[in-house]
Amino acid sequence: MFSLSSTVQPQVTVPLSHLINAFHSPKKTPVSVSASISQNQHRDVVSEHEAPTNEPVLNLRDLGLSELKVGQIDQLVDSLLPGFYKDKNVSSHWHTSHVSAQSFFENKYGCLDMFSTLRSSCLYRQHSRTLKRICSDLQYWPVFIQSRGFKTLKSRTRRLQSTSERLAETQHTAPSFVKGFLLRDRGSDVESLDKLMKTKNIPEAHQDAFKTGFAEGFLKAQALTQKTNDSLRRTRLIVFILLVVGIYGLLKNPFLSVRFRTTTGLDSAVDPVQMKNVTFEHVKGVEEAKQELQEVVEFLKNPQKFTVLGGKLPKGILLVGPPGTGKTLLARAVAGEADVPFYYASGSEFDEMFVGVGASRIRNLFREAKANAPCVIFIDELDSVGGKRIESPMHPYSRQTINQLLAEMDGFKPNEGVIIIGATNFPEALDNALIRPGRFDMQVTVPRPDVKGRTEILKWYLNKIKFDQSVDPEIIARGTVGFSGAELENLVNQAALKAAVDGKEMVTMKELEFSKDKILMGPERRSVEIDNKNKTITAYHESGHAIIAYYTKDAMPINKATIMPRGPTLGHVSLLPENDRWNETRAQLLAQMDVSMGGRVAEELIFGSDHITTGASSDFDNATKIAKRMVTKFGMSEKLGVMTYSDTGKLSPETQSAIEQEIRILLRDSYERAKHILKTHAKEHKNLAEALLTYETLDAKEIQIVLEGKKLEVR
Ligand SMILES: Nc1ncnc2c1ncn2[C@@H]1O[C@H](COP(=O)(O)OP(=O)(O)OP(=O)(O)O)[C@@H](O)[C@H]1O
Ligand SMILES: [Zn+2]
Repeated sequence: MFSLSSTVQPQVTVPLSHLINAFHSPKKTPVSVSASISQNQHRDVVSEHEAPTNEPVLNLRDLGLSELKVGQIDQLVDSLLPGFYKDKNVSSHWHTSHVSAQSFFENKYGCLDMFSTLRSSCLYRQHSRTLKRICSDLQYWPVFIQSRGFKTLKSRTRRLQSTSERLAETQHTAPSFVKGFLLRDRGSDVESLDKLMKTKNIPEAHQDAFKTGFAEGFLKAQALTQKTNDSLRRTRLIVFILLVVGIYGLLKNPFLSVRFRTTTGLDSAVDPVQMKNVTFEHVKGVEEAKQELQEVVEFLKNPQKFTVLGGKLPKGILLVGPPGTGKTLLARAVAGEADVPFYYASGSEFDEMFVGVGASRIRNLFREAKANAPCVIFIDELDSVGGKRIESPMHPYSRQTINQLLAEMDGFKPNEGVIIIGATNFPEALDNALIRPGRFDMQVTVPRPDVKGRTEILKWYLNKIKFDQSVDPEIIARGTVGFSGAELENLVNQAALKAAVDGKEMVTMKELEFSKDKILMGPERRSVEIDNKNKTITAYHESGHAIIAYYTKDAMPINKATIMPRGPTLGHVSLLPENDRWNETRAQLLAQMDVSMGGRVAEELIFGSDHITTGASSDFDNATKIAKRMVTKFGMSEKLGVMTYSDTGKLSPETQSAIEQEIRILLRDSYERAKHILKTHAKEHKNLAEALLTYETLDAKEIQIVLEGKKLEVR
């Protein structure tokens, strides 16, 4: 009645015809060849009682016979196979083998094998000769029908033999309405479609078109469903991958992981560290601090002893001092001495940009500590968590963190056995609420070590390396005023490295001096090529400083003179105070100024006033500073009297000029004194300069030998 190939795409011919046929009523006389034949083909999906109805089980559409006119095929088959249609039993048998053979061929070659269909059937077995003839007659018909792309659909529909299979299949692939369509009794489907056509009053002529439309819709829906399923699966996969990557990123990214861990409760407090190996023995040069902390150790060892007497020990101890002076070391030693757990936290760890993170970390830390009392909680850089509660865009949640800290400190009794030790370099920056009694109410100062302390620290760290017996830690200690424990440790370490680089077996004074100068003035610049003229100027300049220092009564003793460039300098003379100077006399200050002037005076005397250099600028800076402080701070000027002048910019012009004049006089006098000494000791000056040009560096003893006019031993 209608040509499928003319209404649908050639590739959809096969499945579409199947469907079309499926909608045809079995009772109806075939309206088209393809339709009538395929009715039987669909018996594999229809219920048993319908199976033996009538018509051949061959889909002529599949065989490329769709162009046959109605009735032609019937006539053909009838003439070739008389009584075939009446043979009910045959069809079901051959039909099954037809399906499997065909799907095998199909799977292998991707197209339908019409002849195998015929051959495999009992039709072929019974009437082989007749069939061969038909086949030769049919040669001009299209034999192979490309059916790739529909195998799945076909095989699925064909394989739906048992109800259970149907269920399994349809559950996976077909959308619900298709499932319904496939599972329902085919008879009722057909009936309902017919009914539908009747109720809609679809004229006979349009009924096939209606069915085709229906079938097309069905196929499109199925293709769409398949597509949707695929994309759904893809989306699920992508979502899963994104989820995995997201969680991984969350944990790895420090920025996000903080938030993630704290909000999920994974962010537990720091683990305690047993500090048995660190004791007060390891902390040198801070005797007073150690003494004060000794009672805390006693308390931690035996809290009951203190409670019996009703005494209250501070909950919090604040260690105040410059960086590297051993505050952390002391806190560890407290825990180590008492043999209790030590919880370390740095204030900056609580300084989070997320609301509540810092506070929750404080909570975690205290919860852990309380569960393990007696113990020590050490909060380094306390100022970064306990700074004054100001509204700062840099630390938006600092208020919460510090409030939490205060709450936690109030939250346990003084004798519970938890001691909080905080360390800071800026006690003045701390919030007042934090340093009131009941919180960090005990302050222990940890200052930079004095010469005795430095000697102890140097000895302690020297004992950890191999050093020569000639090493005198005190000399190094004297030359390292203002060094912290950490810097002294570094000095010894650098000396050991230098000795190793130079292939020495032991560390000598030379390496220690070397590393001291390196820390103080920067590394040597051995690669710098300095011409002889400049070297000579430097040698005389430095010798000038050394001569003044040597011949001035109140000047500091000389330690070393060198013309080896280091950092920004071309050479230098180092002086050593015998002791740390707590106070300086007027004579000492003037001597310092004179020594500073020595460099320029030497240049002027030796090379003439036209050849003085810029090398003396830092010397003048130094001398001017001393003179200014003498006049404005120390009350050491007769003219200006015992008065301090802090902000000289706000003073009257007269006073300002008076101060300036006094400074000028002090400097000029100093210059003259230096000139006098150098003129007097011109010979020694020359000898020393030449020795420096020869040896580059001279230590205190060598300088003395040269100045005494003796010959230096050849090194
Ligand atoms: N008095 C000291 N005795 C022995 N070693 C010290 C001393 N002071 C510092 N050190 C050494 O320096 C290292 C650093 O010192 P520490 O961390 O204790 O200083 P800090 O005062 O806590 O510094 P910061 O204020 O920068 O935290 C110590 O581990 C130790 O090796
Ligand atoms: Zn100088």
